Order: sequence, then C-alpha cells, then structure tokens
Amino acid sequence: MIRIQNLSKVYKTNKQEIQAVDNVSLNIEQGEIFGVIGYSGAGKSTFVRLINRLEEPTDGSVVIHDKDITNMPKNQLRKKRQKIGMIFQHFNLLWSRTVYENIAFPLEIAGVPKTKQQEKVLELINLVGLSGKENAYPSQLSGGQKQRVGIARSLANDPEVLLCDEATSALDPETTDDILDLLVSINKKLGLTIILITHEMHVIQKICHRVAVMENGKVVETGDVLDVFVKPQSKTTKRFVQQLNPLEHEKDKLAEFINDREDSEVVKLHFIGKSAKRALISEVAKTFDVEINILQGSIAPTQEGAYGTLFIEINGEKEILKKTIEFMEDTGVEVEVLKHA
Ligand SMILES: Nc1ncnc2c1ncn2[C@@H]1O[C@H](COP(=O)(O)OP(=O)(O)OP(=O)(O)O)[C@@H](O)[C@H]1O
Repeated sequence: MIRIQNLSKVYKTNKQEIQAVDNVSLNIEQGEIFGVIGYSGAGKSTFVRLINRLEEPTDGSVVIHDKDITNMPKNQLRKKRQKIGMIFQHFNLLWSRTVYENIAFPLEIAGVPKTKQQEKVLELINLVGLSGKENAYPSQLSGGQKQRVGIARSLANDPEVLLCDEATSALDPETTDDILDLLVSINKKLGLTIILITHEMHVIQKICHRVAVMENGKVVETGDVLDVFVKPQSKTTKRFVQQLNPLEHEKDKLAEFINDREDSEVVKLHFIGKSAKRALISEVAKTFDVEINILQGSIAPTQEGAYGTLFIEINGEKEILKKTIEFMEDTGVEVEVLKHA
C-alpha cells in the first residue's frame, strides 16, 4: 500500500552535507501500525516528513495507493496531503481557535459545506472522547486532550494513512498509554494505516505490528514486532529491547541465588505468542521427578501476542534433567541452558 524505495535526504549547509535519510526501502501494508524507532539524530523525523513531502527527498520514491508522491505537481500534492493525516509531538494546534474550530479547519480548507463539517466534527469529537470540550481553547486542555484534538483534526478528511511524529513524547506515561489505546482503537475501527516514529520501545511494544530500526539514516533492522523483540539482530535493536527487558541485564545478578549443587541446571525460557499461555512449569513438575526454583520472570504483551522470559533452576538426576529440557523444547518454548548440571 505504501512503497518506499531508495529514499534519501541530504541536507546541505554552508559547511557540510548531512545524510539524514540514507537509501531507505520499506513496504507498509494497508491497515497496519508500522513503527520506526531510533535514537536522537537517527533520521526518523526527516523520514516521516519525506512521506508527505514536508521535506523534499534528494532521491528515491514514495508511492501511496499507487500514486507516486515524489514526482507529483504541487497542486495535486496539496489534494493528496488531505489524505495523509499527521500528528505532532507538540500538537501544532491553532491557539486562537476552539477544539471544534481546530477540528473543522482542514474541512474548511477542503471546501466541505458547513452542515457536513458540523456532522464530521461532532463525530470526531465523540470518537476521540472529547464530548463537552467543543468550545474549550487549547490552553484550557491537558496534554492528552490536546493530542486528542490533534488526532481528531488529522482524521477530518478521512485519510488513507496517519503519520505520527513522536506523538506521545511530550506526555506522561499514563496519558501516553491512553493515547496509544486511542490509536489502536482508531486503527481497528477505521482500518487506518498508521506510521509512527518514536525513540521509546514501549510505544513499539504496545501498539505496532511491525517495526523498522533506524541508525545514521539507514534502516538497520525490520520485522514483526514479536520477532524483533525475541531475536534482535543489530546492536542498536538489542539496546532498545533491553530497555524493556531489564532481565537480560540482570543475568549476572542471578548468580548469588543459584545453588552450587552439582545436580542443578539453570535455564532461561523464552515464551512467545501462544506458548506464553501454557502452564509449562506445573506440567514439568507433574511429569518429571525434579525440583524447580523460579528465579526471575517477566511477561509483556504486544499486538501480535505476548512474549516472556523466565529464569528457573531445575534440580534432579542428570538423565531426568536431559529429558526435562527436551520436553520443554518440544513445546515450542525456547530453552537456553545457562548452567549445566
Ligand atoms: N533542516 C535541517 N538542516 C540540516 N540538518 C538537519 C535538518 N533537519 C535535520 N537535520 C540533521 O539530520 C539528521 C537527522 O535528524 P532528524 O531530526 O531526522 O533525526 P531524529 O531521529 O528525528 O532525531 P530527534 O528525535 O532528535 O529529532 C541530524 O543529524 C540532524 O542534525
């Protein structure tokens, strides 16, 4: 649905050239929530602004619904942009206009008749949970409410895609979660494709189906969120995943809880998708003559299912331990033995 090919942006200043986006190619499917994550300076903002040509690309193409944005004349681009919604970190609302008037603004520009405008604005106010706030000014709203106005405004012309530029970065964690829930419900209700950029892995984990990791203008890794979380390939991705899974850091700290016994094996289990719902530990305890000591564990939901990590110590006879590990491996859970008996 959105085909991005060999997209590049070079900023030329007096002193130097900066390659902000470097030969990025991605396909984003209809109806998916696609996240782009990277540290500051990775090129995320530039990338997202190239999609609606708020920045002119130096090279490459962006095709949305079979229309090449990159070589479109300005008057056609203005029309096409009405179908590309965008929300921003600092909301970009019109401060002298009420909530109602902010949301009506893109409809006015598109020349929608007043009665139709009213119908649409009230529908959107209801959709984003701002009923009763129609006549409030942005200065009278909380950050979360301001972003709800931004979202309603971005949806006014029934866009084909919604671009989110660090849309929750100025919000506290609780409000961030509310706004992310709203984006998921809009994605489901309207089947709207969403492309969001962020520097927070939590945002990717909570709402995205697929993710691309950017570094120095390049996409260094891309894939389904669950796969990227479970098997991050690049160094940068691993650092992002560790933000959410501090257990990975704490492997060494477990050492003091582990017995010196010769018959003890320490195992890290990775539960992915359906396997996260299985009562594996009690199954093992009922099936094999072993003792299990749970050392540490965590679980996190994503849009495509949960993934979790559990560190356990298993005590028993060597042969039985071997069979226990094989049994766990056969269930589809990933098993990594950290200390052999
Ligand atoms: N208008 C501009 N002129 C020159 N250089 C720019 C311009 N905009 C961005 N850059 C440079 O391009 C690179 C990528 O910046 P960009 O803002 O896209 O990164 P980012 O990943 O969004 O980072 P942040 O989250 O800090 O905004 C940086 O080195 C930045 O300094």
